[in-house]
Amino acid sequence: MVKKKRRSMLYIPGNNPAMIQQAGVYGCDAVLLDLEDAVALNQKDAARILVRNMLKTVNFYDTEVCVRVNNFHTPFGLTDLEEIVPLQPDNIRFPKTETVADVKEFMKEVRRIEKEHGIKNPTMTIHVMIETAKGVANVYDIAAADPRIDAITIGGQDLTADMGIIKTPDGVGIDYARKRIVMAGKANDLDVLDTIFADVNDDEGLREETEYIKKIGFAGKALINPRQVDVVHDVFNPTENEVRKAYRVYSEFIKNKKAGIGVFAIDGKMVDAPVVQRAITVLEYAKIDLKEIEKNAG
Ligand SMILES: CC(C)(COP(=O)(O)OP(=O)(O)OC[C@H]1O[C@@H](n2cnc3c(N)ncnc32)[C@H](O)[C@@H]1OP(=O)(O)O)[C@@H](O)C(=O)NCCC(=O)NCCSC(=O)C[C@@](O)(CC(=O)O)C(=O)O
Ligand SMILES: [Mg+2]
Repeated sequence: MVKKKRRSMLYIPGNNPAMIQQAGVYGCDAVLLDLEDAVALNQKDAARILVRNMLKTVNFYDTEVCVRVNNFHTPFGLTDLEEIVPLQPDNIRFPKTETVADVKEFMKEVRRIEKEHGIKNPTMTIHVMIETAKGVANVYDIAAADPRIDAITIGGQDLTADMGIIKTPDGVGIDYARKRIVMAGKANDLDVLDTIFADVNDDEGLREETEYIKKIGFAGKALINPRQVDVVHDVFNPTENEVRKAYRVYSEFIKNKKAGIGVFAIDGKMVDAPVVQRAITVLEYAKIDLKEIEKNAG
């Protein structure tokens, strides 16, 4: 089985039936059906009902489906959970997480609702969003707060607002937070996902930002418009040359392992465990099944 990547997660406002209906055909890896900031206060109930009904009826094909609920410090958070948890979307995204206590309170309700609905082996995972200075300060503990958390993400719009700064195209104001969140996520084996890029007409800016966040360790990015999907995939997809090299490294690794050799050279360059691990990551993004390489390596 090839591990599924989340290069692109497209936000869709939860009160827009036409957009949700199309969710499975945009070509993104995941959709984020939003009950939070994309939805006006007087639309919250309508959005919740719509998303609940769409989860029951829409064919999302192989697109991962995540629902972003409202925070518990709003009048909507608990009702969102009561309606959405029983339907077990692939994941629930918990915004503006600031403390371990927030996660514990949230997960207590999730587990209570699952129990009440007789859901014995829940598959739904949790994405925590870090969007305030307090959340950034506590991120190492938050990332480790519950085993069902499988991704952590930064909300750059809210974070800059909380910090009282302008969000500039070079991202300098959120750079420390991005890197701290990456380390907290990696330390707990989580997917680390980046914030949105707000200018849907600036492909070059989107490309530059995506190249940067890929370099510092993010696994993918949230998007707000289907026109952003191709640029982000193009950045995250390895080049043909990278795939060829990774294939060769992994294949040689399997052959050497069988001969009891842990470190070897390809074209004069040392290959050891970290080099193999990086090759595996490239092959995962290229959706190449490692089992096939293992078989071919004899
Ligand atoms: C930005 C814009 C208004 C531009 O409108 P435009 O009209 O110029 O778009 P066009 O390109 O002309 O649309 C062409 C065709 O695509 C369709 N289409 C457009 N967008 C689509 C879409 N998202 N999903 C499906 N379909 C879509 C459209 O319906 C049309 O279809 P059709 O008529 O059939 O041709 C529009 O995209 C939009 O509303 N985006 C979603 C915004 C949103 O969700 N915000 C909340 C999440 S962020 C946040 O909360 C901050 C955060 O929390 C986040 C974090 O970082 O994680 C933090 O703190 O940072
Ligand atoms: Mg936000």
